[in-house]
Amino acid sequence: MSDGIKMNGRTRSKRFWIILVSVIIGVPVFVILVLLMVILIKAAVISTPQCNIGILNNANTAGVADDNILARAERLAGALRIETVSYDANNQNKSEFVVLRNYLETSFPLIHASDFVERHIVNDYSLLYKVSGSEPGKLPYLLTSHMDVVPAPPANWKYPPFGGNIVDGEIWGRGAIDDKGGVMAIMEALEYWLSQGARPKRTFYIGFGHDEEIGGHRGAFHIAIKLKSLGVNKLDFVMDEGLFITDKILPGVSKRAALIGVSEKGYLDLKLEVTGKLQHASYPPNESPIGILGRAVGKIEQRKQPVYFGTGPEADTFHYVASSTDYGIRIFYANMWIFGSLMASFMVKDPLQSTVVRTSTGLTMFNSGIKDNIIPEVATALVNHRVHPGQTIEQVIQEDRISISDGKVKISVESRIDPHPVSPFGPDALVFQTISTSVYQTYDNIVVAPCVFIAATDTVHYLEFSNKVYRFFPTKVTPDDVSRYHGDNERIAIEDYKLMVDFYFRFMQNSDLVFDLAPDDEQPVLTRSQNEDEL
Ligand SMILES: CCCCCCCC/C=C\CCCCCCCC(=O)N[C@@H](Cc1ccccc1)C(=O)O
Ligand SMILES: [Zn+2]
Ligand SMILES: [Zn+2]
Repeated sequence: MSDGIKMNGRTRSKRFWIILVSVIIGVPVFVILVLLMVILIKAAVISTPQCNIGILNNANTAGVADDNILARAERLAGALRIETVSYDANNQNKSEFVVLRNYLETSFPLIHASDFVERHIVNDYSLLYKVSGSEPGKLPYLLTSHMDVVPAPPANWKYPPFGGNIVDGEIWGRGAIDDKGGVMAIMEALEYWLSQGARPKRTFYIGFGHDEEIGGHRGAFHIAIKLKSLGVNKLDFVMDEGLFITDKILPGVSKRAALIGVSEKGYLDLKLEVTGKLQHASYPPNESPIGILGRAVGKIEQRKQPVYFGTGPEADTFHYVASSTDYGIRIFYANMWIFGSLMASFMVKDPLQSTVVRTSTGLTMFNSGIKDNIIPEVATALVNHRVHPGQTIEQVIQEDRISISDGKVKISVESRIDPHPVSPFGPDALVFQTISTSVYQTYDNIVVAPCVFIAATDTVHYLEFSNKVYRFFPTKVTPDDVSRYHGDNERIAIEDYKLMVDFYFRFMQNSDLVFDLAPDDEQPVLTRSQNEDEL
């Protein structure tokens, strides 16, 4: 007891204190060391999940021959000269869709003359092609793109938006990447396949809507109805425009990354409305509808929606690309479980990356006022949210209410689409791997990853046909190109366009290659008379 310490009436030995201090310091240090080791090991061993489907791993599918690149570029340029513009819901250049339809007919003679390809004209302007495979029994699939384009005010274009110019190896024009490039590349791939004397084993459909840019209600919506009238109630999968091959967009990723849209953010238009009293501007109220509404929209733009990073497939995006980064960055990408919040806090600073992290808030319309000396009675604004798959539309509205915190602002829903379900991806996901394999066969120095598509596509009209819906536009898009979507100087390099055609050609062949693994078709077999339509 001589070396004991008396404390609170109790005696502790020196050894006890040494042990206690060691435990207090040692345990956290030990935990930190273990954590550090786990973090470093995870970063060292992480790899892109590989394809488990043997037949795809051994696939050696050919691309299109190179000798027709310029003719293909010319054909795309010709399509870009046709002004299939969707201005708004009730204003489209309708006659131009007929010009484009005829142009497709003359540009792709083998498709239009084939015994096993039927073309249906849907709701006057959209197109649905049925390519009947030689072997029945498997669910068909749908490849889709859209023929309409957004308006293109020419002031800042280097070459006219509907000029279809080919300059310095690039094909210029509205629609080059959104989405006539997709329409023409799919047709080129099929035409080339037919020119080889081939007939696919598997039946598939090609759908070209004529109003995607204004919601697809007259195009894709009616293509879906047409499919049903043809007896197609289920599709194996749908592939539409969407994400692309990013080049220098994902921070720290040394390779190009082909991002496959396995889900799509929801769509929510909210109308905010403030009503007051119409009165003379010389004796204004303390708060006018415009002032109240201005403050409200300012608040929701500033506070923003909460971060939902890690609750959707965007976390997997980083898992897939992690092994294509330097070790320093890989430490973060491979350890989202611990660095997710930190990464999100960096990502929200970049407007593009921010879109995958949270529900976006776009203030798109603000209307009020009738005369310069009248305080208006009503002010309205439209807020366009793209809803993160981890959040519900009700939660988004609730967050806006909290941001605004003003009972004078009435909120109503103008239109809403829930975030799309997540389609299968991973080593055993047959369709995801068929897309991936086609990418790897076509592009060098590339990594394929799942991602959430941040905008809207026609796929909303096809969701009921399949739980395998993918959004991928198979060409390279740099940060500069991103601003050309719906912006000025839209264009695609001839070499990139050629690779797009290669991709679709391989994708069609690979979809045939996995014929035996594809799900069985349980749909009723139609008689010829049920199936007849104009060719
Ligand atoms: C860390 C990960 C980074 C991921 C980067 C992702 C970069 C994505 C960048 C750009 C995306 C371009 C979007 C192209 C959108 C084309 C589709 C489109 O415009 N759709 C319209 C459809 C629509 C919907 C409702 C009414 C009218 C039209 C849209 O979404 O507004
Ligand atoms: Zn588009
Ligand atoms: Zn678009």
